[in-house]
Amino acid sequence: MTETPTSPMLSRVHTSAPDTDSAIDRTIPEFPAATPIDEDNYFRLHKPPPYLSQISRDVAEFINFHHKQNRKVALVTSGGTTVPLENNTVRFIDNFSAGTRGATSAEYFLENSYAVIFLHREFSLLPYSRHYSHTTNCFLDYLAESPDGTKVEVDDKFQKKMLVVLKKYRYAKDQNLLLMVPFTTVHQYLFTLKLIAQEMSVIGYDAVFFLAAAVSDFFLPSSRIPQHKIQSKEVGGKLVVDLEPVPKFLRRLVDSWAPIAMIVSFKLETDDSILIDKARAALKRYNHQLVIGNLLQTRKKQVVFVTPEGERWVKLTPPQIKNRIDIESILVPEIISMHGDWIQSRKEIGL
Ligand SMILES: CC(C)(COP(=O)(O)O)[C@@H](O)C(=O)NCCC(=O)N[C@@H](CSSC[C@H](N)C(=O)O)C(=O)O
Repeated sequence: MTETPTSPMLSRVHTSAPDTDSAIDRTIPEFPAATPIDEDNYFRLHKPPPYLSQISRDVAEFINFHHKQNRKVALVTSGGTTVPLENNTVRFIDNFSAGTRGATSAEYFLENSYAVIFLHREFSLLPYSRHYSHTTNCFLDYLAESPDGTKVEVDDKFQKKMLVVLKKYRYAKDQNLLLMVPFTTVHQYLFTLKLIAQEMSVIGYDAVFFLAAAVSDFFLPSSRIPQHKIQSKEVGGKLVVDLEPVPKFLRRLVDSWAPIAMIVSFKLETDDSILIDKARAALKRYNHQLVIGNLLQTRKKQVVFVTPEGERWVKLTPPQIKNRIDIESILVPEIISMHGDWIQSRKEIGL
């Protein structure tokens, strides 16, 4: 029986404090503004986050533990990436995401016997605790005083549901099925995603990438980011921000970091008239297996699966909406079924 390692469920690293020693480094050449940023250029011209070796050890231990048990592994990314405007970050550009899609989907992968690496925006919603997170319902509202007023208890009306969630949480933790890896900035996200993808290559087609994180499309290169809080008088009272496009990392993920894993990306739009075309364009551009299109306004009720064969809507029915069914309880099993087909197709071509 493989000994369950002691790698922590909650990460030992923290990402929301700025890494201020990558201050204005004038030795870094200006990004070639005119030409498209080369993905390798990005990783070559930027220093990796200082904690990356710690994450590498945790991820390698986690993957080896599950590989020995022939368990499938899902990398679920969740939450929005930030683009700091100062190294001692006071201002930053954020991408919207509460983390619900990722945290909820991670639970359904776990319930379907996958191990999950949860690459998430630090302090965004997490699997299991999302049900009681302070950002939706204050956890104190689930508690009550004991009759003699000396102890805290879970309010009777929440006991049944909370017990179900607690058992699932405890099982995932005790069986080392969930590894939490945080990010805050797009820089941290890209370096960590690349690292995990390369570590996951050992499990090949038994890996699925579920890219629900809301990733910045533009960033401020290290060579141009000021060390301290921008003073309005220094900029004549006006802040003009000159951002560079973020490398199209999805292409690198499909072509080189995880060439035989199944890759699912999300396309987020707010205009329904362009959603399917944009999702199709992403699938054609990156040549991965599935793009799930969703509109910000209706993302909890409907999504559209876009594959090379065509598109298919997944919509909650009114009774399902009324009963607060998670759309992820439908879309994750569908992805798992597609992953089974994917594995079969890889085996048939001798991979
Ligand atoms: C963020 C939401 C909407 C979930 O919301 P919460 O439940 O509140 O967390 C998620 O479903 C989603 O669409 N995530 C993906 C959003 C996103 O940024 N998608 C990118 C594609 S992945 S980023 C890829 C990069 N731009 C590239 O082209 O390489 C896009 O639409 O362009």
